[in-house]
Amino acid sequence: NKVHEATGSGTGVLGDQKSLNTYYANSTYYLYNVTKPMSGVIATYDNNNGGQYSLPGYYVTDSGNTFYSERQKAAVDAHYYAGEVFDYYYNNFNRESYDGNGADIVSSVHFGSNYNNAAWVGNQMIYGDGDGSTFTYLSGADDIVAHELTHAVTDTTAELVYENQSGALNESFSDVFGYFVDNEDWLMGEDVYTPGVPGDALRSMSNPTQYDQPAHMDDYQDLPNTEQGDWGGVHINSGIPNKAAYYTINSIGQSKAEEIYYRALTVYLTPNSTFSDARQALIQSAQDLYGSTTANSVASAWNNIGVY
Ligand SMILES: Cc1cccc(C(=O)O)c1OC(=O)C1CC1
Ligand SMILES: [Zn+2]
Repeated sequence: NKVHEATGSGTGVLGDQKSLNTYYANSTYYLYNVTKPMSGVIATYDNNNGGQYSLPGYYVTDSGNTFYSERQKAAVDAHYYAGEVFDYYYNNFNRESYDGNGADIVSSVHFGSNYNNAAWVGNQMIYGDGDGSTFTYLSGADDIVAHELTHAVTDTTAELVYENQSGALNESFSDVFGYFVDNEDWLMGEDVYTPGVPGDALRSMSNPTQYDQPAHMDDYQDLPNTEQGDWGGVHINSGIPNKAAYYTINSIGQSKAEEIYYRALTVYLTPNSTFSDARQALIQSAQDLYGSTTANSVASAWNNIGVY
């Protein structure tokens, strides 16, 4: 309700200043806000390096509504970018939160110790601090936050099984919506990856091979469906559909591409969809929304990466 809504300010992971939606109660301010009057909240917690706390941890608060400390940086960005991704799905697709039904968006930062990962753990997001050389605080990248929240969208729509081709599609759709939200570049995670090395990234959608991902079906890697095998290479073979997305966005533009990708994810894809099923789902979505010229552009993008 209105009496509690406040606007705080914070310093993000990269030292940037930003305004924050905060909540005033018990004479302090929380990284917490109501997304829509009738529905969910965005709430950000500190998991205290997996110390004595289980998830989500404790609320991030500041009596002055100023979140400037080193420890608060990861929470500032997790909270701010969660709001940015909420707005992206709401404004572009009228989807209220990741489930379309105003689900609470919960994030926990400072998860684990020197944890070089971020993840959607089925009901919330977790962000490690990184070890300081491979990663800095992982919530500092808007494409990572969008990537993680899109896993939640996928889990409440196509439910693409996280292994082999369906798992690589799951990964690719998270990267693609990470691009749509961030769209500064074709790189993933560049803002927080190797803070000591400028210009590199976890993955490149325009040039997957730069980071040892295949960019064509001929180079699909048959890996074991084990943790060691990255569940059949879901973060490796995603380079193939990612390259198709790069061609598609360049040929039809972002505004058509995001509608087509959203329609494919929410209307046509199913848990065991293959790369060829994704090709068909995207062509059909293009045909439904924009007609055969656009559908043909999508078909050529997938021809270029050897998926028919
Ligand atoms: C850093 C990281 C490690 C393990 C899994 C994921 C995962 O969420 O799949 C992960 O996050 C990303 O890939 C984001 C996009 C850069
Ligand atoms: Zn992922």
